[in-house]
Amino acid sequence: MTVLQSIIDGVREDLEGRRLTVDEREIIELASAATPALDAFASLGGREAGEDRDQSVHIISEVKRKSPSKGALAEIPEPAALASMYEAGGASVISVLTEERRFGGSLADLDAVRAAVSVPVLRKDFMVEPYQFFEARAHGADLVLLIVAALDDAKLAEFLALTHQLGMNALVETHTPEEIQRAAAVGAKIIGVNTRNLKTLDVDITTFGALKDLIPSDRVIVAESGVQELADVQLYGSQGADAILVGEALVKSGDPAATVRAYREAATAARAGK
Ligand SMILES: O=C(O)c1ccccc1NCC(=O)[C@H](O)[C@H](O)COP(=O)(O)O
Repeated sequence: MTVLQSIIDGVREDLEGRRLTVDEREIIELASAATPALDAFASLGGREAGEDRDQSVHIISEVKRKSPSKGALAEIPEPAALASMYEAGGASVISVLTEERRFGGSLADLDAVRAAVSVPVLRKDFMVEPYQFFEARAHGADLVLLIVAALDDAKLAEFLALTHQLGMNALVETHTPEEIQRAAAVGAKIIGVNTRNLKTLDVDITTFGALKDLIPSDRVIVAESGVQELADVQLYGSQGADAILVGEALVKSGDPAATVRAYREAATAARAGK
């Protein structure tokens, strides 16, 4: 069994226990009154086709306690405090892992972060059932993650439509040319290339440069994973990332605000060729 499949099996089991805690009709009402999706899209530099792109490279800063590839990464007693530091450093989006078994995250972490920051918040989880999207909205997420490798075309289309219906946007994550083609075909506005291979868990940051040009230029392009140092964000920036998702390097940083700021400035300068 692949790592991805074993994570998804755990997610489904955990979901059974909390399925009845959110009234879906209430969430539909809540979502109809909100317009966070456009804000979240714009804050990542997204533009309608034909308009100029925002030239700055945005940092999506992740609250990540542990991971299947690295085990424990950092004690995070107050995710809200960490998220506030990210925001102070200029993070455009805060990503919060809510998967419990392998990443040590929770919906409580999402609640705490949501209450602490005003920038958009991404619920980072393995989305396999419609209920999770209602749940994400109920807990204040502006964005959710859709992993193309975990979904067939029908589910991808259904979940993207549901995401938009609930007033959210989706970071649609890919690893291969075929997955990028599927993400683009379904109308994903924000497409990420995750440089972590989900079968081996190895990271190869050159994957982003190899695949990035396959993403249509009117989509927001996100480089995900593998940042360890400034040179890595400079590489992603120079290769045209609109946004970069960073987890481990930020939770291990002694000064998360300064690190986010440095990453943002370095990636933006690299993108501009400075
Ligand atoms: O991080 C893992 O080990 C992992 C394993 C299996 C599936 C997903 C995994 N990570 C999720 C992510 O996409 C990362 O948390 C995110 O891109 C940040 O990565 P990093 O900066 O390398 O911590």
